[in-house]
Amino acid sequence: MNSHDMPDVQSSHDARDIAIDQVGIKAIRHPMTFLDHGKEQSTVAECQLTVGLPADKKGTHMSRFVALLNEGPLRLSVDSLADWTEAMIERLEAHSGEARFSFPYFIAKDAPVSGQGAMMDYDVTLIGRVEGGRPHIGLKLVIPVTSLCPCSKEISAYGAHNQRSHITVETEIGDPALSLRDLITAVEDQGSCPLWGLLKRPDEKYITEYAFDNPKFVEDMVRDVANALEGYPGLNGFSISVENFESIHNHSAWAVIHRPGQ
Ligand SMILES: Nc1nc2c(ncn2[C@@H]2O[C@H](COP(=O)(O)OP(=O)(O)OP(=O)(O)O)[C@@H](O)[C@H]2O)c(=O)[nH]1
Repeated sequence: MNSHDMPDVQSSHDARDIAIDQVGIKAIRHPMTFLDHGKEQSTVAECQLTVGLPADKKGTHMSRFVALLNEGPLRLSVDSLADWTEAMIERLEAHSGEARFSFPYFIAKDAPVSGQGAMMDYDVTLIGRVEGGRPHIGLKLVIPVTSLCPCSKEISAYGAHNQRSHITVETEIGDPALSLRDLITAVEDQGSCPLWGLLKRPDEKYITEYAFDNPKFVEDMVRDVANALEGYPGLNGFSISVENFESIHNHSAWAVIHRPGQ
């Protein structure tokens, strides 16, 4: 028996007159090649693929999302995401849709003193949205840094509590020529100290002293990132959140700044 001999429930009429903003699949992992300014990087994306569903339709055709992912090697860039999203909407016979790809993005970094190279991984989510014909490309970055507490340093005879922090930036990309690497560097420089994948003892000494000389609250970091991103070429508004995984509390410290786009 093939599909033609079976009832197509998804295509049947729905009488409730309720449109659905997003329906599709999520938490599906797929091998992906990410192209960043001509450099290819193999990674694994967790995908969330959805379309809008009109009020009169009972269901979307979910198999088609998986079919599209498996049509050929998944190769994406900031530049090509809008086309991929539009192809998805067409395949699903929809009018709007969103394609979200979350993946680890790796940057080779040389340790600050020894110069030894190693990979640093950053959580990146690229979001292609098409609504009313106009594509929007969203970006979410989670960048780990070190933070050292200015209060703890000021009140203590020696030492200061410090911890890993996550700086999360969400923005709409106004210029596909935006370099993820440059943006990540601009943000991670606003912590008490950036992180590296590999540290020899001279590097560890450098980071320990650099962070101690550069104490920052979450408030300091979120303000300094806002300053660094104000007018940053290729961004259309942004939201920043900073979370300190406090080493002296069983809770985090957290701060947020929103700057709406045009
Ligand atoms: N819309 C919808 N589909 C579901 C749901 N649960 C499972 N499905 C999927 O429905 C799919 C089958 O529907 P379609 O994708 O339309 O498959 P098809 O009709 O054989 O293929 P097309 O002719 O391309 O539509 C299967 O992949 C199921 O996994 C659900 O809650 N909603």
